[in-house]
Amino acid sequence: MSKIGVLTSGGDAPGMNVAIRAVVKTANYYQLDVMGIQYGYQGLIEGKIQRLTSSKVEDIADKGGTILKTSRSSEFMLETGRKKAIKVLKKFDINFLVVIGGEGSLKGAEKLHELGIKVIGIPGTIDNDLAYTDYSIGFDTTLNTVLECIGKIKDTDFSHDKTTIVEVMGRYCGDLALYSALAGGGEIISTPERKLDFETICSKLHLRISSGKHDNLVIITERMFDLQELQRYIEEKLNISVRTTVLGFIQRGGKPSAFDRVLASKMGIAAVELLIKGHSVQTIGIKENKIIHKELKNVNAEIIDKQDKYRLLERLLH
Ligand SMILES: Nc1ncnc2c1ncn2[C@@H]1O[C@H](COP(=O)(O)OP(=O)(O)O)[C@@H](O)[C@H]1O
Ligand SMILES: O=P(O)(O)OC[C@H]1O[C@](O)(COP(=O)(O)O)[C@@H](O)[C@@H]1O
Ligand SMILES: [Mg+2]
Repeated sequence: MSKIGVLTSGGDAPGMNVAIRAVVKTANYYQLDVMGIQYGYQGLIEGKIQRLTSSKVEDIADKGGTILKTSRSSEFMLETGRKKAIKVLKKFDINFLVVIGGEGSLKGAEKLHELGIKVIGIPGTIDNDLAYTDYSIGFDTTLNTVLECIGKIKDTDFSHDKTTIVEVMGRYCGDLALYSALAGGGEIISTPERKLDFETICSKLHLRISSGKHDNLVIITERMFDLQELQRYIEEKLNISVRTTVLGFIQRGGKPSAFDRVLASKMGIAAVELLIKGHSVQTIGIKENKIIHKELKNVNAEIIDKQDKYRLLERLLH
């Protein structure tokens, strides 16, 4: 077996470093060398590759971000870019590749397989937008960060009888908002899966205010509304003052949670062991608490209607 390459791609996610560590440690356990590819697919095209030794990954488990750095590469979207990437992989004698990233990154991995490289994907994205797996690495940490921020905002909402709109990330997936609300972090939520219009948000707020609840937190998934417009609409309609907080990049960094660390370790080990067994074009996941693998072609950032969870929310938010 030649060397194993590993890269992180797309948005950084807490726990990516733990996955890198697990890949290196497991490969070394089986007497295989690992090459670390920097800056995702763009770094691969540019040959930014160095040997990753065990000592380089020894103390990275509690660090957010990715020691390999990451990027979004438009050049890799083109076949010419991918052919350049293949040439580089051959030059460095890398026939096996572990890709840690979200939906786009995993789609990219599938394309490299078509060009003759054995690839295994590991889901690393805070968005949790991959339908084939219950969790992606980074989601749990980000959820905890969101809840911590929301808790602070709620203290002020309570003290001042205020209404706040909080925008969380997720691209086109409402999981960060949904799980935050399930964890008691918000009273009204609007997600791509369950979109509320301005009027409905106002009538829910009105109901709460009329029943004497003057502090209200509305969680909205990014990219759904013009938040300034929503804020103005609520202010005019209900004659209250509203604040809007966009959590932004605060959500992506930080120490990975214990859950993400254990998940990333399990996934990193599984990825290398699959490669060793001769598998390719697979991606690792977790379903009902079991590590699984699926063909990369099953990867889609589709909107799944998590009806069971929204049903629970109805019991909580009224
Ligand atoms: N359909 C695709 N084919 C080939 N490469 C892709 C494809 N989609 C995305 N990629 C590569 O993966 C990178 C990361 O994808 P992106 O969707 O931005 O983030 P993530 O993987 O975190 O969801 C892109 O910048 C691009 O280089
Ligand atoms: O950092 P950028 O390029 O502005 O992208 C923002 C997007 O990245 C994310 O933080 C993470 O998305 P990915 O994991 O798919 O890269 C999304 O929640 C957000 O929409
Ligand atoms: Mg993504």
